[in-house]
Amino acid sequence: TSPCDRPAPPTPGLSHDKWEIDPSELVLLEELGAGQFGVVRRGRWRGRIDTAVKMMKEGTMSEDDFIEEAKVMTKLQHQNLVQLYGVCSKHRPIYIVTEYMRHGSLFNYLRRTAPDQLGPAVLLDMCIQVCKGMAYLERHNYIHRDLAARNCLVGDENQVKVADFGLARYVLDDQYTSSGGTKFPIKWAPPEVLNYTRFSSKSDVWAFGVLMWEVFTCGKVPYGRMKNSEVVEMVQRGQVLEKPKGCLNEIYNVMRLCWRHAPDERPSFRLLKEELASVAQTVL
Ligand SMILES: CN(C)c1ccc2c(c1)CCN(c1cccc(-c3cc(Nc4ccc(C(=O)N5CCOCC5)cn4)c(=O)n(C)c3)c1CO)C2=O
Repeated sequence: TSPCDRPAPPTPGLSHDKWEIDPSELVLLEELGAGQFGVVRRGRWRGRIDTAVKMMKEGTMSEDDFIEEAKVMTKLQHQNLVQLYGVCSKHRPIYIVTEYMRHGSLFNYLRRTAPDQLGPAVLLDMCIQVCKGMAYLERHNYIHRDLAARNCLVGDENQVKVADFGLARYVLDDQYTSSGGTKFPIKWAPPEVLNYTRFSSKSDVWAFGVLMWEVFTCGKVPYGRMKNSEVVEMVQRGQVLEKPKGCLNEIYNVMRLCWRHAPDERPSFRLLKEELASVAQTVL
């Protein structure tokens, strides 16, 4: 037989999938909390790398589809995205192993940090960091689908990174995935998502506007105690969140751009990055 007929021998070192992590290289430590897919623990990888390990609760995720997608996600690398290191998919439950962020979710960090530590310059810088991570995803035609302060994480020196991008597609809980469900993030959704669940980078931009409002209110809940049905009504009528107390007009105006009714009238994250940088230079 000619050499072309024989299968090529595996390239040494690349033979096993590089997104597959060997669980024997992981030491599991304390619990960090629980998310859509179950418990998440801090872990140590290869003796020195701090990680967070999601342990997939059975029946919470469409696992095979996710494992396929993980190959793409490990390639998304940016200093404002929580890095996916890989998966342990040879056993059940499967593990999702990511970079570790010491201060937990941005939502909790805003609520628990003293206000004097969170001046307008710090708050604006946090928004700019999220915007940079989202501009990277936008460039790669990657939609988050659940951008909110609860899905961003904080590291040392007020470093902020976007987490769990794209995972919404693999949640099996209908209460979360259908816009009528009790767990659907109504308060971060634009009209076209409320009416047609039409997700795009422009629906991520709407959610980014709500995230900016969360940041400049230091972790208030958008629309307070309003019921989801009342928020849907209000958003469809074209009413938006009011200016947070003490928030500069120039900053509130950027939020308003994100809440334009028509998706194509909202700025891209690329443009928002320029907009926020110029606000930071002129008013802060
Ligand atoms: C479908 N979507 C949008 C999903 C799917 C899964 C999840 C989420 C959304 C978001 C929530 N979530 C989840 C659940 C549990 C943990 C993590 C989670 C928590 C981390 N870090 C920390 C660090 C400290 C603390 C802490 O306890 N404190 C208290 C004392 O002061 C310091 C902070 C908590 N988390 C972390 O680094 N990662 C990567 C993930 C995450 C984030 O990943 C998920 O697992």
